Amino acid sequence: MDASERRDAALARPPDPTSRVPLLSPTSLGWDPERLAAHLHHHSFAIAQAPSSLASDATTDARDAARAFFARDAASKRATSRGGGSSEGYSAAEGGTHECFEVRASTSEVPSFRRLYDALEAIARACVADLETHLGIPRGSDDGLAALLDRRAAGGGDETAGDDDDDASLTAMRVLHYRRRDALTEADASSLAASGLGDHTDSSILTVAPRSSLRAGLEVAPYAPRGGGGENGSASAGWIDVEARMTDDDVIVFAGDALAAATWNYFPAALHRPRVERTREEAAAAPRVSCPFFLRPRADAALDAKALASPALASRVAGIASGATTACLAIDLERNADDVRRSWPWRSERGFYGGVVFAEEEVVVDVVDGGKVVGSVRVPNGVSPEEFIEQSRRFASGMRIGVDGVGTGGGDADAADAEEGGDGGFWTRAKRATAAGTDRKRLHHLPWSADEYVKCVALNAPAAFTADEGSDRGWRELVDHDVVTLTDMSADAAAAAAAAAAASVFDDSDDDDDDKEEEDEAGREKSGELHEIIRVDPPASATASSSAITFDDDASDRARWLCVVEGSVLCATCDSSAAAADASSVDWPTFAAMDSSRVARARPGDAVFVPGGHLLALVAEGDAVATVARRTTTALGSSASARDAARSAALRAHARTCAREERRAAMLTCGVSLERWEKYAEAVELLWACN
Ligand SMILES: O=C(O)CCC(=O)C(=O)O
Ligand SMILES: [Fe+2]
Repeated sequence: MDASERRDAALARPPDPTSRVPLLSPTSLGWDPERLAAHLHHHSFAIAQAPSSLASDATTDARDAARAFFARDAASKRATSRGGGSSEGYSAAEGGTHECFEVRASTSEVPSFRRLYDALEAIARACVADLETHLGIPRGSDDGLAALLDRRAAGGGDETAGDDDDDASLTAMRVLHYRRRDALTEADASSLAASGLGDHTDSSILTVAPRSSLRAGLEVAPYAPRGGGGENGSASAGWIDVEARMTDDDVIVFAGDALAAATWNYFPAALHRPRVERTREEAAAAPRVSCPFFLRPRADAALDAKALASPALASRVAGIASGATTACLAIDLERNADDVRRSWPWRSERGFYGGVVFAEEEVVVDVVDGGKVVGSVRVPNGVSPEEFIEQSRRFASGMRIGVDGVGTGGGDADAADAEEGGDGGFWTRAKRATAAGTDRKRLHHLPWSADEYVKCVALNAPAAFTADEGSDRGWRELVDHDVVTLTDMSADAAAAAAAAAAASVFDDSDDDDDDKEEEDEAGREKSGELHEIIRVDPPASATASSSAITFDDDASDRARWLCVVEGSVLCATCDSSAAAADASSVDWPTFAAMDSSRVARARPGDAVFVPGGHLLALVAEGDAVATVARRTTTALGSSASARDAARSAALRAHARTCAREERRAAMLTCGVSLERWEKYAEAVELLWACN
């Protein structure tokens, strides 16, 4: 494997965020470059398994020294403060939640602190070297990541410059001592946040930290889905108590904002927070001592992803090729001059030191055609718009289904594809890709971000796709112009729809149709894997008019389809040719009036990909109706807001009005045998599962 194949292989699947990255060799001090990079790229952090005693002995000593130091009287502690704007030495948080001793390269007061500083710096620099390897940056390059650091060799200790010098090192280790309290109060939580220790990202290139004295208390939100809820649906369920997964020899490695800035968010900064005591038992435990080390750039280093000597990165990250620039000086990042940390396209929604609160909003990107805004695309949290569009493009070209794929429109093609062992159509190949050792269950339940999902599809199941680089059709159009319109449902409409949904839909126990297929579907619904296969036709006359759906219908254009997607669910597809006989099966005005609808127009051959990270449908070539809607527990169960869920339920309710038999008939009238249809659905499911 050459370097780029290794890179692709490592990135193909997001690793389990809490799996540990082993040290390759204690002498070279390198982690597995690709594994470390894959963790940081996909999740923003990694647990790195250090050889015993690399940092753990130094950590134990430093903790002992910390206890002794913080037990000193206040005056003696304060005497170590440098003052004059420097954060070196002692400081106490205003709300009394914690105190800190900040160690710099020049600090010599507590020798044990310095020893740990040196050990962690060596680890952090080894990690940077690994990331350079991953990015294909020549060692020693002036335009690499290591060149951003201060020039002092690890452990050298000859750096004496202060913060104000241009080339000063900003690198520091903080020895944090969290005060024990009887119970956590609201005020404690807000004073932690006020001192920068609420949900935040670090300003570092990398932060490296051993486990704290309590072996608990540091929470990390894996990069995707950003801010989503977890199994129990609570807002904080996405946080991982990372120390519980570490051994005493491990270190946690966080990507920081400087690294994100230097790589255009290829390595996103890790959102994390110290967890304060929540229960009396926790409060009764010993105070928590933690020692995070922040490998920061030199104050005068320019963080500019466009200048990084990594063609590999430039080809992967669209923002780098764009005209935009995010270059900033490290010292400006550190001080958040002009709110620079909020200005990055990938950062609008994230919190960081400086009191900016983490918000969950998605970014909406306008889609412009001929100077006119024709739609907007909602980009999931944590994915920069550029990244998203780039991913979509790449996805589009990777997703062209081969000519032997779906929907060539005739029974012959169906039959050929159905034949196992034949040349293999789309789903035959998809099936093979799956059989080749993919772990459906595990992957299926991972919450994918858009870019991860796209990468997965493109990289994991290449056998299922043939690239059609030259094609101008499909995705490029979908993304470039013309296609996606998102509108919002009013709260009232959502509530009404939710009530309607609760009263009628998908309550299979009330359904006295005991058709076997219905039962199967009910079973799938219970296990969260329901397929919705719905067909909705507009009236023959329609230039379907509604404020929400602009459906520029051309009856002669059989290539037009309308897909209505809600959240991550494709709710309906519609052949605008109006040739189908069963338009009456749908209450079109009601449907059209649902201004919650997210409407996408796509053409046969297009893949409809919904912001949120889920492949929903591949619209078949020719006359074949081929659309699969898939409800995902990951999308709805873990990250949907109540409002999204209500909207989705409303559309499912609507779908229910279109009886199964009618749907089946609709398929048939479009020349797709039910068998074929189901194969198609199965194929998409396989793709889902295997990617
Ligand atoms: O106390 C900890 O474990 C983390 C502290 C932290 O996130 C920081 O100082 O940036
Ligand atoms: Fe931090």
